Amino acid sequence: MSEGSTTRYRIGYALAPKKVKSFIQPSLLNLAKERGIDLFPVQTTKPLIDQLPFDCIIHKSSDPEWRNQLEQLLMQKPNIVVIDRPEAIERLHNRVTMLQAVNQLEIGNGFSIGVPKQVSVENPQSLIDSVASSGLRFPVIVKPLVANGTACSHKMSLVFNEEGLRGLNLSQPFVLQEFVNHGGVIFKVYVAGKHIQCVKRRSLQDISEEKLGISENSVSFSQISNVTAQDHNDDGVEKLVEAAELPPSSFVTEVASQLREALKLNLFNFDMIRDSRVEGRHLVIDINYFPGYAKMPCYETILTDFFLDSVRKKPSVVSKDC
Ligand SMILES: Nc1ncnc2c1ncn2[C@@H]1O[C@H](COP(=O)(O)OP(=O)(O)OP(=O)(O)O)[C@@H](O)[C@H]1O
Ligand SMILES: O=P(O)(O)O[C@H]1[C@H](OP(=O)(O)O)[C@@H](OP(=O)(O)O)[C@@H](O)[C@@H](O)[C@@H]1OP(=O)(O)O
Ligand SMILES: [Mg+2]
Ligand SMILES: [Mg+2]
Repeated sequence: MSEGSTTRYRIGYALAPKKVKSFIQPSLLNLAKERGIDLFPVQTTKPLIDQLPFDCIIHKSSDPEWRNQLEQLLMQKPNIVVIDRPEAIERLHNRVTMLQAVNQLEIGNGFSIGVPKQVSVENPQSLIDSVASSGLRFPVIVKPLVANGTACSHKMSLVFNEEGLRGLNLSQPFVLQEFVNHGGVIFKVYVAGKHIQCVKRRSLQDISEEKLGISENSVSFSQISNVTAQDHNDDGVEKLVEAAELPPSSFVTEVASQLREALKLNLFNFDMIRDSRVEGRHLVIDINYFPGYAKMPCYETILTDFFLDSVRKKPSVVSKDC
């Protein structure tokens, strides 16, 4: 907020209680307030139009009624900044469509970006044939096709061989994604508009050819890279994460900026791994809408800067002090 300006902005948030608890912390409310932004909870059960005025609305709600409300509002009040458009968010709710934009990115200077080889399987009965016909190589990770925020959507299996596939009890469509050795650390890149921050997180460990031959058939796991979902007693992995080198920030920024443009989204993070097979090659394995920003160092400043960017970019709003 420029010195002496008395303009105040109203931002409404429509978030699940768990998200309000983790994201709308007093430290964020206070810093935003100091800089001219007042954050208000939106009642998703009451007509949105009756809760105006808002300069901007941020949301992460899978309630179908909420989506209708939002679409109504967008038609009646095109000036209100909605972060982000439901149709753009929808793309991230499917583990095939979420990654499609990655292959369109144009990255140079000795770096390249892609996605692991993967195939979606609608009918579990055709599982073995799908692997054979797609040329996928073991190990593979079996991920629910739908990534809609439920606990189920994070339940995965690392499968070492065909026996492991046969042993799975699959009842929903899923994606078989090739496991790629990447040094046991993932790079989680948080994006809030033009603000980007890359952090390191624990990951599945590399799998040698020898291990492939003697391991169990499959291993189940869930949210292995999410610090809030993991304990910290495995020092070995922590040391590996600490020792890992972040990719150059110019590369990370370029990928994040192009991805933001391609996805037409402002609030997301993506998981990127270094492809141990090819120097300079990185793979995007997951993209998440409105992730756990509060785990980011200085999240209050980053998000407040983003909020100000967003409301100031609105079609001209006459400042009260002019
Ligand atoms: N293709 C892959 N190759 C190697 N490791 C992978 C691959 N896909 C996933 N992983 C590992 O499994 C973890 C979970 O995968 P993914 O991020 O797709 O799941 P998620 O449930 O969407 O996670 P999040 O909590 O980030 O939303 C990754 O953080 C990484 O450690
Ligand atoms: O809240 P958390 O800190 O666990 O944030 C996680 C977030 O949970 P929440 O949005 O329901 O809170 C997850 O959302 P859904 O996919 O389940 O919708 C997903 O975005 C994870 O990637 C986030 O973890 P992070 O990527 O930041 O490590
Ligand atoms: Mg992930
Ligand atoms: Mg995810």
